[in-house]
Amino acid sequence: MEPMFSPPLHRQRHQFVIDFVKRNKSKKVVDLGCGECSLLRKLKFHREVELLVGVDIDGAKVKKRMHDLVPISTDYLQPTYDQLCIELYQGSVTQSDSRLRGFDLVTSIELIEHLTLPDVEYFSEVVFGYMTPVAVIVSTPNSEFNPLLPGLKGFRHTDHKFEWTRAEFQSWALKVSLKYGYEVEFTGVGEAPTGHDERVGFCSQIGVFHRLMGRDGCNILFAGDAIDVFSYTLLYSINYPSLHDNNILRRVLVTEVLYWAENLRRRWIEEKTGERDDCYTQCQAEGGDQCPGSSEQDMEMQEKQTAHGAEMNHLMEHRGRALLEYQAGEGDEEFWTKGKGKQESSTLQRSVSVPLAVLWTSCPKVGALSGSLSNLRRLLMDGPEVKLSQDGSALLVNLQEQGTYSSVSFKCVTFDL
Ligand SMILES: C[S@@+](CC[C@H](N)C(=O)[O-])C[C@H]1O[C@@H](n2cnc3c(N)ncnc32)[C@H](O)[C@@H]1O
Ligand SMILES: [Mg+2]
Repeated sequence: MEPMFSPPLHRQRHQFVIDFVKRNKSKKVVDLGCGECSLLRKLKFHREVELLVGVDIDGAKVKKRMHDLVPISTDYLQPTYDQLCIELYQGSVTQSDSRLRGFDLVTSIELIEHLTLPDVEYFSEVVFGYMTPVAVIVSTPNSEFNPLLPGLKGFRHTDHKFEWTRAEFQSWALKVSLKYGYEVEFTGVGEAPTGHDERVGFCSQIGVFHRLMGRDGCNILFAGDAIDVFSYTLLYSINYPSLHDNNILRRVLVTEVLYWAENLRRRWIEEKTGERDDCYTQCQAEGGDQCPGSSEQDMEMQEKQTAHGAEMNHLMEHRGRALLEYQAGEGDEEFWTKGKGKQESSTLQRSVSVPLAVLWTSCPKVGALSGSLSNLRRLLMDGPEVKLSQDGSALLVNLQEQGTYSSVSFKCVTFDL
């Protein structure tokens, strides 16, 4: 038999919620009667959502698929500034729990018909009277559509306690709205197939409730109500990696900086062995046009200096000085730093000194992640992964293969990252 709805009805119901979340930019969403978390799995991909909570009376059902909600490897490898926390609870919608207050959206998809009528009253009190979200979406079967469902006798599911006509659903919804300060619009998903009586309405009827006080009413409602009630059992909680977390920001920044550092080290070695790499400029001349401050890259850098303010100017001047000092020095070693390790007495620990200002202006990702040069310095100083010069203005990139290139002579190198 051909499926009656395409896409299937459960998908249409979930899509209805997703469209609402996108339109209203709901940040905190709780799905009541979340079952095996299929709606939550879809909602987690919507960047507007920051807190996603699922509640179901059947803990085993929730646990069955809850691990599908864990972050995937790209969430760790390429974290963004988006934030997402997911929490799953075992509990009944007839009981209140203070962790579920202050939400933008509460969804109850095909849940209420599984409650007895007295429990529907508790549900109304908990959701509209206690949780007081900005919006509520309730879906439930429309019994007027049932004659169109082939072979159906009685209710659509053996666990259903009732199935309402549109008038019954609307009567409950209007009563609740009036009592708790909401307005409601009625719609649905699953239209009658062509050739059938369309007057029966949608297969799943939906009420969309909006709190009359809007978003700002929330805090007023909470004032003076300080008693915390924890009646649900937390089954699962996960914080997705986000660049708002300083540790994660540092990790990504350091990875990026190390990547560039390795590039530089490689290029330096290529340069020394005579393999020209056009990605950076080697200046052979002593003074003259080719020296720092006059190449195209340096002119571009100077333009950037203006844009990045006084601190940048200071560091760029510093960089200029470092390069000029090198020019005036006796050889390549001037541009390298002496190590403090075991080898100090016999050899030089050779490093390339890369001014952080160069990294910051030339690597867009490093610039974007750190925000400012002083932030970049602070973040890099916070951990042992990278080595900075004594004054913290430059990254020291170790040239492991010491002494190999001593016969190559050049005066200064400007890195173009
Ligand atoms: C028909 S399923 C709907 C699942 C899901 N909302 C969906 O759209 O696919 C109804 C769910 O409500 C849950 N449920 C029934 N009574 C409940 C109660 N008092 N509190 C919380 N969840 C309840 C059931 O365990 C079941 O997972
Ligand atoms: Mg049902």
